[in-house]
Amino acid sequence: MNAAAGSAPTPMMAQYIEIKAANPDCLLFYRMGDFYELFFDDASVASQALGIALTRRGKHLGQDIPMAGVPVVSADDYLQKLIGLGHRVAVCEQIEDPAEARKRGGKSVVRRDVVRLVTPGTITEETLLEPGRPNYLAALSRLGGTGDKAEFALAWTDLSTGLFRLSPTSRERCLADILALEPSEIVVPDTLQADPEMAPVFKRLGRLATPEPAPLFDGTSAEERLCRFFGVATLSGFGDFSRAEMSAAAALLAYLKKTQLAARPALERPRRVDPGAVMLIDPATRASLELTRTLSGKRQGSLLAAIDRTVTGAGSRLLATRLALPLTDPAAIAARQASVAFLLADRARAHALREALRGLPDLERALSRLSLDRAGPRDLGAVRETLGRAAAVSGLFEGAEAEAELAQAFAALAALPQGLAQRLESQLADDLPLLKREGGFLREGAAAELDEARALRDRSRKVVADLQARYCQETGLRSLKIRHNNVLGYFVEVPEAQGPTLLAREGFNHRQTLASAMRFSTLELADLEMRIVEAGATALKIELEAFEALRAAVLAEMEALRRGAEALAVLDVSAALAELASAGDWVRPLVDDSLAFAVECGRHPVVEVALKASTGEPFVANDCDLSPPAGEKAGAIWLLTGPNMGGKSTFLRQNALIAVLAQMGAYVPATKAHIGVVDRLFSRVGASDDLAEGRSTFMVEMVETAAILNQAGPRTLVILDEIGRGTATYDGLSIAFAAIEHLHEVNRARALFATHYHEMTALSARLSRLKNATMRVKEWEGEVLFLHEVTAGVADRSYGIQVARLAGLPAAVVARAKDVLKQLEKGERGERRATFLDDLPLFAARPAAPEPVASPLAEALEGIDPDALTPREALEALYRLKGLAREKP
Ligand SMILES: Nc1ncnc2c1ncn2[C@@H]1O[C@H](COP(=O)(O)OP(=O)(O)OP(=O)(O)O)[C@@H](O)[C@H]1O
Repeated sequence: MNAAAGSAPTPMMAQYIEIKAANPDCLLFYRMGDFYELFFDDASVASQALGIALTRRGKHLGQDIPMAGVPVVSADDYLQKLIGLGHRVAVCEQIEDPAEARKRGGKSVVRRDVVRLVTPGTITEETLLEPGRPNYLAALSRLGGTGDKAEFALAWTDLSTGLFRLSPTSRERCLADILALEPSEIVVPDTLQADPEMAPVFKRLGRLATPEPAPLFDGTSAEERLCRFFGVATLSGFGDFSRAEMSAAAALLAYLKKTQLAARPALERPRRVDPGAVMLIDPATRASLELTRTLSGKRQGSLLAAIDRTVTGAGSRLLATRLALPLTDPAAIAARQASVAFLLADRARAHALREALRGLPDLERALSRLSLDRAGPRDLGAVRETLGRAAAVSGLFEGAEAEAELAQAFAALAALPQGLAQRLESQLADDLPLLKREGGFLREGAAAELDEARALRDRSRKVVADLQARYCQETGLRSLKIRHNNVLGYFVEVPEAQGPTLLAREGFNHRQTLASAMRFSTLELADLEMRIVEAGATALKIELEAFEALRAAVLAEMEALRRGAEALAVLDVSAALAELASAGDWVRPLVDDSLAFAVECGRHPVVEVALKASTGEPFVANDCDLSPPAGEKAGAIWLLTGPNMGGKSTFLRQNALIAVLAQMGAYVPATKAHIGVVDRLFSRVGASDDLAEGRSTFMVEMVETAAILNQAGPRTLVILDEIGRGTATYDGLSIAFAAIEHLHEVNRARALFATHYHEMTALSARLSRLKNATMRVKEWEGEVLFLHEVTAGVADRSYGIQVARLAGLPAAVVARAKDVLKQLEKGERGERRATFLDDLPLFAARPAAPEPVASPLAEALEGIDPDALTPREALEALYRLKGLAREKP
C-alpha cells in the first residue's frame, strides 16, 4: 500500500492510514458499525485467506480502494483462521460514541484506536484456543554477546491461564528446549535473529519467531521492570534468577503490554524450571517418537492421543505438558506415581471423581479472561460451577489419607473460597448469556432495584398488549398490530387498505407507507417507549455494576482459585492415568538412580491399540534388558537383527516410550519395569527426510547420528534404527560398525541398535556389554511367518524378498531377485563374513596410525609399467628393485 502519498485523503481514510502506519506488520481490523473492514493490501490478503468477497469502497489517489469486511459478531471465527495461517491482527475499535463525533461537526470521524493486537501467542478466547493444548508465548534472550560467554534463557507464559515459567538454556540446546514447549509464538531480539550463528535455529522456528527490538531484552533494567509488574520491591521472594532469565521474562512482559495495550494480564509469579530436572529430548527424537503429534503433525496417532483419558481441558493440558517434559528426579516421579496408585487402589472413588470432573468448565482460562476484562457472564458461571464441583470432590475424599501430591491438591480444594460460590449462586441466573452487554444474567431476587426495573419493563409489555387490544376495538380494525423496530421504536401497523381509516383519526400520526402496510405513531406509544427504554437501561446498569462487583470479588481470590484449578487438573490427570493403567493392565515402574533398564513383557502403547482396532490380533509382548551386565559399570547395548516387517522398529520405539511414560510419572505397558533415570533420550528411527532444507536423507541421518555420538552419556538411552542404510553397503556397514563401537566404548550409553548388517553381530565377541537379539520368524511351506518375538541370538536372513512379494512386486521381479540373491550369496557372502572383521582395526576410537612414509622401493615400483617392458628390461628392473630392498628406508 502506498496510500499516504499524493492528494489529501478523506478524513476517515486519513485516520485509517495513520493507524495502519503504526501497525505495519498486522492486518488491521478497522471497526465500522457492525463490521470490521480491511482496506488496500490487507483486504486482498484477507479475502484470499478467508474466502470472503473483495469489493471496493471509494477512491484514493484516483484509484479504487480494495475492501473486505467481516461482521463483528462472527469476527472470532475469522480471527481464528487468520491466526492459524500465521497472520497477526490489530483490532481497531471506535473509542467514542458516534454522537460525540457528530457534535464536533459534520466532517468529524469517530475516534478509533487499536485496542489489541491478536497474535498466535496472545489469544484468550475459548473459540480461538484448543481446550487440551497450552498456548505458550515464549521469549528467548541472549546476554553477554556472542561466543562462549553468551548466556541464554527462555521465559514462557500461557496468557490464557496465567502460567509463567523461566529457565536457563544454551546455544546448543535452545532449539530442543523451545520445541519441547511447542510455543505458538516466540519473541526474540532482532539482533539475535540476524546473527548467522543462530541461523539453523531460526530456520527451524520459521514463522514462530517474532523479532522485537533488542532494548526490550535489556538486561540491566529487566529486574526493575519485573518488580514493577508484580508490584514487589525485589524478586528474591520468587527465586534466584539469572540476568538472562530476567531479560527473557521482562521482554515477555513488554511484548504482552504491546499486544494487550490497556489490559494487564494476571500472571502468576515466575517459576523456574531447572533444565536438569527434565529429560532432554532433542527435536528429531521428539518428532520421530511422535510424542504429542505424529510426523504429519496430527494429534491423532500420537502417544498423547493414545494415553489421554482426561475429562477436562486443564487436565488434558497438564497431561500434554507432563508428557513433553518427563522428569529426572526419582522422588518427584514417585510422588506422581503415588497419586495414580492411590486412585487405582480405590476404583469406585476414582470413578466418582471422574464423573464429578467430566465437562468441568475451564476455570484457568475463565480467570484469565476475567483479569483481562474480556470476560462474559459464563466466565463467572465457570467460577461458580468449579467451586461447586470442587466441594463435591472434597466431600468424596473426606478422611482419605493421601500422599504428597494429592494431599496438597485436597488442601488446595479445601482452601477454596466457598463464600464466593454462595455469592455467585445467589446472584447469577441458571442459564447465562455469552455476552454481558445485553444483561439478563442476574437471577431474580439478586437485587431489589433490578427486580423493580424488570417488573416495570415486563408490565410495560403487558401495557402494549392491552393498548393493541384497545386500538383494535376503538378503530374496528382487527388486523391492527403494535410492532417495534430500532428505527421507529413502537408503532401501529395496519394493512395498506386500512391506512385511510387511521389517517382520518385523531392521535394517529402517519410515519411510513410500505408496499403492503402503513405505520403510525401515537403519544401513548411514545410515552410507553420511553418508560420501557428507561427501565431497560436501569436494569442493564444494575446488571453491569453487579458484574463488575462479582468480577472484583473473583479477582480478589485469584491465588486460591488458581491453586484450586491446578489441584483439579492434577486429580484429573492422576485419575486418567489410573484409568489407563487399569484398562490396559499397565504397571508402576520402579524408577531410581541406577543404570537399570529392565522391562518385562513390554508393549507399544499406540501399535497395540491400533492392532486391536484393525486386525484384532494381539500384540506380542517383549522383554528388554539394558541394565549393566554382572560385573559391569555401564549399561548394555542390544544389537537387534531380524527380517523386514519383523517388528524391530516397533520394539525400539516401545522401549523409548516406556522410558518417557515412566519418567512422566505414569504407569507403563509391561508386567514389570525397572528404569534407572534416563537424562537424555535419542532416537533415530525411520527416515525423517529434510529435503526441503536441502539435506539428503543420508545427510540427515548422519547429522542426527553425529549429534548422538557427540552428546550421549552413561545415563542416556539411545535408540538407533538401521544406521548407514542410506549409502553403499560397505560405507554403511563401516559407519554402523564404528558408531556402535563408539557408543560402547566412549558414550557408554544404554542403547538399542537395529540393523540388517548381519556381519555386525560378530561384534558381541569383542564388546563385553553388547548382546545380540533377533526377531523370530517361522518359515512354513515357503511362507514367512513373523512372530514379533524378540529372543537372544542372530538372524541369518532378512527375508527382504519375501516381504517384497507380500508387498505385490511383480512375480517375475521376485523370481529374478531370488536368482540374483543366490548368486551373490554363493560368490561373496561366505568370504565376506569370514574376513570382514579380521580386516578391521578393533576400535575407531583408537589413536590414528601415523601417516605412512613414502619408501623408495614403492616409488620405483610405481614407476614400472610391466606391459611396456621387454623381457630383458623386466629382468633389469627386478635386479634394481632387489637392490633397493636391501637399502635401509
Ligand atoms: N510385538 C508385536 N506384536 C504384534 N505385531 C507387531 C509387533 N511388532 C510389530 N508388529 C507389526 O509388524 C509391523 C512391522 O513392524 P516394524 O515396522 O516394527 O518392523 P521392522 O522390523 O522395523 O521392519 P523393517 O525392517 O522393514 O523396517 C507393524 O506395523 C505391526 O503391525
